[in-house]
Amino acid sequence: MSATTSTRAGSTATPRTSTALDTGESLGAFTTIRLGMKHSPELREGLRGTFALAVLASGGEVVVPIAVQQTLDRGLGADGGVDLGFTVLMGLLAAAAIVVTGVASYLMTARLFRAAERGLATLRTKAFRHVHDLPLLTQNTERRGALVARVTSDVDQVSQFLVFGGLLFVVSVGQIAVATVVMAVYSWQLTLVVWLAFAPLFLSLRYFQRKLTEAYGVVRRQVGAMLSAVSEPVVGATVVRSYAVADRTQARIDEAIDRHKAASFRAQGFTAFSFSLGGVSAGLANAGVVVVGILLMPDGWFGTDAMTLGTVIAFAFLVTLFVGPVQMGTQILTDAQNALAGWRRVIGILETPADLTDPGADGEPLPSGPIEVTFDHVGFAYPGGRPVLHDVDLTLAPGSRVAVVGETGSGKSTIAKLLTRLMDPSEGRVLLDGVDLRHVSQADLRRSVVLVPQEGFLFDDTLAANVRYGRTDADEAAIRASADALGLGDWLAGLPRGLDTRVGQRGESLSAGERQLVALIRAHLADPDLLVLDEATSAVDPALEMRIGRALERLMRARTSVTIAHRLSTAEAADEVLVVDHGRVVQRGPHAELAARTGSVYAGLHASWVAQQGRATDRVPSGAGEQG
Ligand SMILES: Nc1ncnc2c1ncn2[C@@H]1O[C@H](COP(=O)(O)OP(=O)(O)OP(=O)(O)O)[C@@H](O)[C@H]1O
Repeated sequence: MSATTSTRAGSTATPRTSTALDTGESLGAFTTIRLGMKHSPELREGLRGTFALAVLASGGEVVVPIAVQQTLDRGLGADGGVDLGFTVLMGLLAAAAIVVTGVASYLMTARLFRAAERGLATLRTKAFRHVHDLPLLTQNTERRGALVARVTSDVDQVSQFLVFGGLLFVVSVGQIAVATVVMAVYSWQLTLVVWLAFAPLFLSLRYFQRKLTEAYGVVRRQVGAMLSAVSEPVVGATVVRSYAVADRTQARIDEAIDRHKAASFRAQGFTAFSFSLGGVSAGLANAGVVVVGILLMPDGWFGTDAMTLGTVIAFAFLVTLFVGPVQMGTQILTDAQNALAGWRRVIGILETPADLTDPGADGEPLPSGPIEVTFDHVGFAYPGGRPVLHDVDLTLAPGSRVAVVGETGSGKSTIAKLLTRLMDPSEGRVLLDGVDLRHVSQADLRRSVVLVPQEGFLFDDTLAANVRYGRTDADEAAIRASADALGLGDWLAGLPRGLDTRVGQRGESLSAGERQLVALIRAHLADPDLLVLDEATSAVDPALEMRIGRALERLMRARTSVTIAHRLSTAEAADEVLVVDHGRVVQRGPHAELAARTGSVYAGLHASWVAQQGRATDRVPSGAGEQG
């Protein structure tokens, strides 16, 4: 989340309490395909034309064996000697059929490829966007690597299937039907032999499909887990090195890779078995056709006049026309399970509702200027957890500078998240100028309320680009004006490349203090009416500290500001201090007044700070361990 974005929430949503991302695993195959088509309408475009080409391609294939049979029986073996004209005609017909089949197959594949890639690009884009609209808590609970896997590797699986699978499966079924009909016209007995040879495969398909669905569901999950295991130590490389835990980290990665390998082996085992069964069936069918065909010829055991050499040879060709699509179909069904498992997971993202409703254009407008903030009997519990805020009921005057203090885990950040509508309260309401936050459009809220977190996230780009997250249309002059207004113009000018300075990944080319300065310019550029600040705790050198202090001072001018304070100097400078203890606001008032109340929570915090002052900087102790 960027340092100065206020909130993001989805546009359509129903309230929910779960934080888990929909895995989509409960979706049946047809529901998955229906939802997939809904989310990628491009997949349906031109489907009829593609299907017509597929019919043409498979129809053309049947022509060749028929031409061979006709040539053998009525051309080369004609009653009055070789009928050259007929033989040539059949040859030309077969050649034309081969050309038509080739062209139609090429066009069909090209169209399928384009439609699939277009459809999946849309799916990827939608999934990426929706990730941003997901509830904050859901984003936090889902491992980042797994989330990335869903929009990359899972979509790739779908892509491969759609290009080579989807329609080809329908075509294969069509080819099987056509081959069966043509075979039956030649000889119902041999057709029966072929179907009997494939009966075990057909009968076991459902069983294999069930097993494959399960197995590939596990494979896709393990791909996500593996990416998480790899990406986490890359992001946390500094910690891994400084604590020399590379071996332990590697062990975790190895374990994830092993689990993925085991899951893939299991899935591949089923695939290999069904594929070999297909091979055995094909062998049986071919042998059966030749043996039974010969037995059915006029001088065979079950001699019939209808069975000619041409028919047996044509039948052998027709069997390959039957076997080909059956093996293709079996292969596609196998791949389909892998692809469907991936598709389900991507759809799972899209079907996870964003939990914060955005009233959009119907939202109540917020007047501009310093905002009055009201917590109306607010209570909050994280999903599945105990309540962490209880009956917070207070009003903060417009334009006031408020510091929120309290021990670690007391609920300060939760208050900030509710104030910026990163989450909605479980009980009560949060109001800005009397308007319930739930009734304010996201666009309006983003304009009026800005959160500056402790560690403002910087993107690997120039300083100017990072600052523009505050206001996307800001030109350089506006950025410089903001820096000047905060007294940071000379700092900016002192940077070797000024606004074009590249900040590195996560802003690592800047010092912690400099990153804070960037976050402040960003916030100033956004020009909010309510500023919510989570004060940084990291120590910076005294000169920079003073700079930050002065910039903050200017940033807060003429706005309502709520600061989660970790320094006593911040509390001292505030108009009002809110003391949070175990999820309740137990004291409020100016610093001097609160500090004078002996025995109070605030007096305790103050005393421990004073005790520490000799040893450290002016920090409010935010944890029990820090208290004297
Ligand atoms: N995402 C979360 N899921 C579940 N519980 C949470 C979550 N975030 C915070 N909590 C719990 O809510 C309580 C209040 O946390 P909060 O972050 O508001 O405290 P805080 O006063 O800001 O602490 P700190 O000074 O350490 O930042 C804590 O008990 C914490 O464990």
